[in-house]
Amino acid sequence: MATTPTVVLLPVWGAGHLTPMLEAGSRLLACRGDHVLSLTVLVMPPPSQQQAAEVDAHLLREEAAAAAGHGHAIRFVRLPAVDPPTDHQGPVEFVSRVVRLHLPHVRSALSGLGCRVAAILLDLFCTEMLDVARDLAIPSYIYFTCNAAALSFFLRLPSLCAEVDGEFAAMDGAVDLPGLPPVPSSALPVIVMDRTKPCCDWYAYHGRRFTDANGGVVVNTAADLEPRALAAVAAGRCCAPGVPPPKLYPVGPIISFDSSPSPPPGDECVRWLDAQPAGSVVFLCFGSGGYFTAAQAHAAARGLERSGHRFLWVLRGPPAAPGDRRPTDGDLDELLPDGFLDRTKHRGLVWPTTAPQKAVLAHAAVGGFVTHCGWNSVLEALWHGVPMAAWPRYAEQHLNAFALVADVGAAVAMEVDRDRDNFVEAAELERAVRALVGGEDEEGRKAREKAKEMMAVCRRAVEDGGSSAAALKRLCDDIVFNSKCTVEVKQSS
Ligand SMILES: O=c1ccn([C@@H]2O[C@H](COP(=O)(O)OP(=O)(O)O[C@H]3O[C@H](CO)[C@@H](O)[C@H](O)[C@H]3O)[C@@H](O)[C@H]2O)c(=O)[nH]1
Repeated sequence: MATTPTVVLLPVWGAGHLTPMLEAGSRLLACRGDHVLSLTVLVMPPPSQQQAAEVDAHLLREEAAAAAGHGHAIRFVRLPAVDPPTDHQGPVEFVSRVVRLHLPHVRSALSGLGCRVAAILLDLFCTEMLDVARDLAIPSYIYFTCNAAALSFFLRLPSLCAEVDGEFAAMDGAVDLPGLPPVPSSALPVIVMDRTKPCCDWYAYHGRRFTDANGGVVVNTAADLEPRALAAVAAGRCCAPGVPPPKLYPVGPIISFDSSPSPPPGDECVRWLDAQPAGSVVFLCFGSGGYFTAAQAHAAARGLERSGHRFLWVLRGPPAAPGDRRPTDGDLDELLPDGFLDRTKHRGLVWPTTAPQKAVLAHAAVGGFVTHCGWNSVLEALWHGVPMAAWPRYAEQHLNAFALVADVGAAVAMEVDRDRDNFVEAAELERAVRALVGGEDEEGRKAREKAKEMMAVCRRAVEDGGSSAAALKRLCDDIVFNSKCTVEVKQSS
């Protein structure tokens, strides 16, 4: 058996989960520098062809970098394909059930690695794997790709479900989420709003199980970015009575920057920005699952046009098939009002496919970001000090939007109609865009100030001596220490 113990990562395949987890793994190894640990990534084949192609491209880049001697030794172990469930009622149920199908594959992969497993880091939707880790005596950690506010919610949800009869939307008053100002039910994640669907139960299940990770929970946030939510979680105020809080490692922002010398796909967006004045452009982009119907795209186009401001708009179309969540490349003729592109061509660019978001947010021409509030997007914006307008669409994003506005303060709120698939009217987008880059609006001014302040907070956290750098080092030391105490993983028959 090889002597170098390995840290195993088990990410799910979505871009918002896979990329930050791989980056966290690389940074974990880099912070020791003495090659005392190696990295193994167990890859669950993504259920759709499009996602499989994206994941493959990503892994190939990582493998090429490892082969070229950049970074540390990473081994990718591809797990066998499974037949994904077709009778699911939502994404969280779907992902969780696919993960369940992989339980035997993960067990045999861990047993067959041929080296000691120092720790396993599990995506937040992989909590069922905690049983496998326990059986094999492997120290386990949850890698939480969302923020501390969402962690507070996940941990609180099991008791909330017991306290509230019926739908959360029908509740009188706000929800007490420790570490946050009182949360209106309209800011709870869309996923839990229909309690007759299994997604709410799955969320509660994962939240309940986080405390079973005997190593703790690694969170992609920074101590000074969400101090109140982190303190509430650490103090055990979110868990059910008698349940000890998880040990926390706030190691963020973990952002993976493309270090490839060749320009990223979609580089034309960045070149278009080169020709725009500093701080003048509003960037609109909605994550890996955000798409527009024609009605919504028409309203947004009217809002952008009336704002009079410059914009770079990533406009994706609805998924190709019912039940599919992946946006398609936007058919601009179908989605946009007649003549819109022509009328705005001197000040706007509509981009119909994935854009190089990190490079865009880093560009001096960008003065504001209309975002779905996916946590990676938020961290990328804060890293560059870009103020946001919060337009949540799916997953836990409504809670992120609330926390960003009411707690962090780096975003202006937007009126989003949850009953109409998070529709935003033209006038509302126009107002938000003017607030972000217009200069006059008080809410916009505060968001700009806070975004700059949080940029400094985020950068300081990951520098040598910063709180996140220290948490990462602590995590690494704890893994090394624990690995010396664990028994060798037995080869299963
Ligand atoms: O045109 C695009 C669109 C996205 N991205 C990148 O894709 C990632 C998107 O991540 P995120 O902003 O977190 O959004 P989602 O893909 O929607 O992420 C999922 O995972 C996140 C972390 O768990 C959650 O916060 C989200 O709500 C959930 O939907 C970011 O790195 C973006 O830079 C691009 O580069 N170009």
